[in-house]
Amino acid sequence: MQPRPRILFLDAYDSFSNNITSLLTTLLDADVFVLPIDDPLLCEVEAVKENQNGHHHHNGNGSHHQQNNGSTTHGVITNGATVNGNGSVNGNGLVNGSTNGTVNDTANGTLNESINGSRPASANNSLPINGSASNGPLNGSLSSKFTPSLSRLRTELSHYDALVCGPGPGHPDHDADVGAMRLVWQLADNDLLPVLGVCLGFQSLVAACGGRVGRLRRGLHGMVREVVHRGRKVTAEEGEGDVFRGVGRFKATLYHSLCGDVGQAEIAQADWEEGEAKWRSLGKCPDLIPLAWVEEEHGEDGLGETERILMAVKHRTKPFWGVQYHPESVCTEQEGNKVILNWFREAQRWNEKSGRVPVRDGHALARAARKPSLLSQLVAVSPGAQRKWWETLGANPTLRSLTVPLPPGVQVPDIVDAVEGHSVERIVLDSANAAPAASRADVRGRYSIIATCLDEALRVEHHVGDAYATVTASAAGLSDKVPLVAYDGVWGLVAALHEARRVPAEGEEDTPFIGGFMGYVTYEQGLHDIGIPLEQPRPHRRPDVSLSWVTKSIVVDHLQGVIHVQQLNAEGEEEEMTTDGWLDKTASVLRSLGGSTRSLRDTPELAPRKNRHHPPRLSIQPPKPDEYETKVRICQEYIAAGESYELCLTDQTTITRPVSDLVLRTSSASPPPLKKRKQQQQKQQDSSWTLFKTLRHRQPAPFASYLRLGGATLVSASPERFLTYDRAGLCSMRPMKGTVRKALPEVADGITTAATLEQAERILHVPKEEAENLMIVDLVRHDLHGVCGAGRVKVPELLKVEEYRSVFQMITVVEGLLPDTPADAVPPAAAGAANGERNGQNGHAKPVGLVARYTGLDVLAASLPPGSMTGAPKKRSCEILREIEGRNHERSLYSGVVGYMCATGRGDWSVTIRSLFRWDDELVRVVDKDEEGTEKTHEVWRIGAGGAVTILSTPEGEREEMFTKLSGPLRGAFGEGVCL
Ligand SMILES: C=C(O[C@@H]1C=C(C(=O)O)C=C[C@H]1O)C(=O)O
Ligand SMILES: NC(=O)CC[C@H](N)C(=O)O
Repeated sequence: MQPRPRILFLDAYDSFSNNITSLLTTLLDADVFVLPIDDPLLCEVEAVKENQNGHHHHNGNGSHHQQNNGSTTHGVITNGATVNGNGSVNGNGLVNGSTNGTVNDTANGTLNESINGSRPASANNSLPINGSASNGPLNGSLSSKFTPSLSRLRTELSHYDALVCGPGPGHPDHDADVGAMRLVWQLADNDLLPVLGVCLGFQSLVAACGGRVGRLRRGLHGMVREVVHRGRKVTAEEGEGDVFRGVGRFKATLYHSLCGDVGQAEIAQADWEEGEAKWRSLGKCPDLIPLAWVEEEHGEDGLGETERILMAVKHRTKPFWGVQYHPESVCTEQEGNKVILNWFREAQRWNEKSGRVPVRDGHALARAARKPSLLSQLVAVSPGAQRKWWETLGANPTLRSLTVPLPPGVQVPDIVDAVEGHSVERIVLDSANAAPAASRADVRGRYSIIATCLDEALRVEHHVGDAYATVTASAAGLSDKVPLVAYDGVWGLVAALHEARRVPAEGEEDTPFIGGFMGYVTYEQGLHDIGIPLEQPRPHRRPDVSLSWVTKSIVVDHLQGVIHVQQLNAEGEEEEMTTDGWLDKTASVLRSLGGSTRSLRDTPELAPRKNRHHPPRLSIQPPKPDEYETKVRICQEYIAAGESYELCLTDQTTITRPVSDLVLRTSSASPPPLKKRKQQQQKQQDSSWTLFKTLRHRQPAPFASYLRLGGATLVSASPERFLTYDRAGLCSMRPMKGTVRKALPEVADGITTAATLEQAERILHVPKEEAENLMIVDLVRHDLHGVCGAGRVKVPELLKVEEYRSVFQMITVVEGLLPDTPADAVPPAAAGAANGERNGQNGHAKPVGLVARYTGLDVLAASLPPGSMTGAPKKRSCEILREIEGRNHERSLYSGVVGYMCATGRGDWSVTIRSLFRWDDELVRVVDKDEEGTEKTHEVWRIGAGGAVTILSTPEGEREEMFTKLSGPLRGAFGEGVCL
């Protein structure tokens, strides 16, 4: 029997690589292995030394080598004089900037970063708008010290039947962008093997054969075009090696700014039209035979000139092929798969003819296309070590729950006030738009989840830059720093803690959450996870991951009109539970809520005006419109240079006002005594909790949330689901891209708005918006493929327009099925007594042999930061955005995620957007002009907003979009009267 063919994929840090390996695996029935273009093990020994301990570390993200990114410098373009990180608070008369020494070390540098302070020394002072075609001002170099070794590459290649050189950001003339790819074309005849170059890989082949790689007139990212080829007309004789032979017409997705120039502009128009000339090699590149083109019309009505874009080539004598389009994109038509099949048939034929047999034994460097599971990593590192308190505390829990009716008119905040009135720390995940009147059924949330008794919960916190995580049980007075090496990072620790407390699924549940982790993850944790180092030292000690293992929770089912009160009891804790009585007490408090009209009285809009406090004076610093537009242009310049396909540019607005909440320490705060809390709570007319109640009422969103955890406070009206997964391992992501403001009567400023869903659909179903969305869809497919594996990702819903309170949004649903779905999805244990009380006796025997099991956490850990907030390709785009948004600027909670992972394995996470956040350690001293120069301490709220910039964006349009997104949470929380 023939062994399964093996293909090596050289990964150039694209965000679509896993889609390509999936396509190759399923289509060619081959085993596909992945090696980054700058893998340290491909380097000469000197370079490998830099890789600290020399061990070959895959962070599992498919394309990121954490050790080898020490000198990641990009984009020296910047206009230092006009682009600073943020509007500066100092610019405002009310805020004199005399910041309190201990608290002004903000993460974001807004308060104290000078305009030029954070620019790289090499920054030049002019915009690179007129950068030359290939060697513009962007010398994107991943690692300048990297030297791939031809002999090492040769040895590695000997193991495979064929090689695919992947797409990626940058330019084929930049060594660091193509890494080892560049050496492939120089292989001696004896070492040759069949190669397919895709996009950047294709351009690298063109460049190696004498072609020039210049810029397209306008980049074509996420654009779908007809690929012109000879297909069925090709005769057997002339078509030898023509991988388009027998292929019908098809359209393909393009992702490029650069294009191969083999001299096609010199072909006379008549010869071009006549047809034969475009299939012949040209004097400039005698070795390359063109196989396909895209003919791009420019100018109105197609009357302008046609741009001849080379789409595919084969080498005249060597087994090299290349395609410029992306065969793996969700929008490349199926017919295009035949090209890949043809290529592989040609490849195998070439191997046969030349007697080449891949070496089947020996050690290859590349890894499998799918990353190993978090849990499998654990077992490898800590076999049967001594158990620590945080490993056993609350392990193997048992669920008890009561269900009570949801009294009519009672809202989520009423429940929180009744049950958690005196708690300082809170997590409330609120389907604020659950009422039928608040939204259309397709976007309505069903459940709300409230964490209670957070001081009893086990908490995991991690600050990027630390080699440990802090595990705390504050009520029990326990706290430990857990070194993360043994867990392969914070996600391994979280997976281990979850695994020890896992409750076997009971089949169809009527609650999404019975207890488990709840909390947030910052954008910076995501940057770390994809191998982007943060500037060190960071100016704060705030946690980037803060998750609490919640054992006492309340789930509101808005559809069924019931409330589940649930408690997870640790092994042997049942006795104590009866004395604690939390379950019964809480249920009776909730029952007594019925009949009360408090929620109506508490609704800010209905509260009599005179009873309201005078709103505290706000000082608002929005981004400067012209600076934002400049940043959009810089983004577009990077895109035109081939460095990115789409960049989600964002900025932050700061709002300062007198301190309203009780201030907590940044991490692991133990709440103040109850008496003090009660006093505080009473004073808090304008507390963050009130801001949340106001915002949820004005901007009812399916993923609203309120978090007060450690020193972080988040008030969110997010409409965007990041990731959900069920107990059967079905993962679903819902990237949102394409935004149009709803026409409100008071808005008459000439901005594109839509009043109805139909109008919004017309506005959003245009090439620019669809491309924006499609690019993120392909990126999200890549993230899911990296965990779920080949052939396990689908797109059930593409480019759907949805209606929210103040905007319309275009969304796509991408689904993936986890490998090795839980082996313990066993029949339900005793499923509950009468009267709505369930008492799941899940037993204590943990199934064994599940070490390789994947969970939703694997997907979460592999997919941050959310692709809809970065652009594509993710890593390079994040690096560029850091240059533009400010190297020391942290997006922080904004662009991160908030959500939960239930003890049974189900989870749901939203993207933190349309929200405001505050850190307790960020305070400013302000001179109050009205009160004769008295100094006051103000808290600082931040609202992030932005949007995806593509080559088709306009600076004004992007600026408008950013302000539209900003005004939702700003006015929603602080009042309609707030002006920018
Ligand atoms: C960047 C934001 O939103 C993101 C960008 C969107 C877009 O470009 O259309 C839409 C939703 C979000 O993924 C924001 O709200 O600040
Ligand atoms: N998708 C790609 O490989 C892009 C290649 C190159 N960076 C370009 O923009 O043209």
